[in-house]
Amino acid sequence: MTLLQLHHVQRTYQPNSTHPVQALKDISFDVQLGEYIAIMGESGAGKSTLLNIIATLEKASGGEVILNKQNLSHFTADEAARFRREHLAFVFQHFNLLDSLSNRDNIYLPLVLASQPLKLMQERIVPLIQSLHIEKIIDRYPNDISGGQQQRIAIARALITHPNLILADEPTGALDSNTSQEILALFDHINKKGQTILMVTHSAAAASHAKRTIFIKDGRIYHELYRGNDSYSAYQQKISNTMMVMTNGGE
Ligand SMILES: Nc1ncnc2c1ncn2[C@@H]1O[C@H](COP(=O)(O)OP(=O)(O)OP(=O)(O)O)[C@@H](O)[C@H]1O
Repeated sequence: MTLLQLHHVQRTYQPNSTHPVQALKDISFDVQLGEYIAIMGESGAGKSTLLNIIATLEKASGGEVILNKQNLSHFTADEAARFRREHLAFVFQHFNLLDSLSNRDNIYLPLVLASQPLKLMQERIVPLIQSLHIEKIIDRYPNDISGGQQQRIAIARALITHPNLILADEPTGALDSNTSQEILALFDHINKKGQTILMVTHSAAAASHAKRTIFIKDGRIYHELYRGNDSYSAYQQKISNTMMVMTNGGE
């Protein structure tokens, strides 16, 4: 089943100025339910712009984005905020946890903001505590735990809403390589259980965990790679090679 469709998406910043910036020129792709996709590209290629449009934080200047059968271009700001709360979840490079709340309350927060009952939060957190191995830190505070542990809490906060789609922006960017591997293994695990994930990353090692990598260059799709039956390391090498050719101006 198709979860997300992008048809000829364009985004131009400062369209009426003498120097409009065409951040996205023509992007089309579909995301099936249960897919795990990495978006890669050089700095300035348009990755954040693309993520922000899918996240309903920005509107496309042209084309269509259809998520869960709803056309995001037609939303008012209030409708977009509601849609975000109900359908999307975010995992960021710098975790974005609230230091004044316990880890447990950070995880509850999206359901608190959606006015859900405490009973539902208590029910939903139980399997997350177990599968994310956060038993020992659940009643501590973000400042008292490591970066990898903070990212586990942030992943639990994303999962507790049962989102249609997790949007991850460089989720291992602030972590050392061992901790990154642990977090990537967690993403593998939640994807195997059916969670759809779209992740922007500069890291070929991170992208090698996704089933498909979409490469963006100058606001257009440059190439796509599927992992298929490749090992993580063989696929990582293919991703690095594609990045190298793309960066060196290959067509
Ligand atoms: N608000 C804005 N106003 C004007 N130009 C912008 C704005 N946001 C982004 N751009 C421009 O749009 C282009 C794409 O930027 P974007 O941030 O999407 O790239 P990126 O691939 O995410 O880069 P990075 O990897 O460095 O985060 C760049 O040329 C950038 O300078």
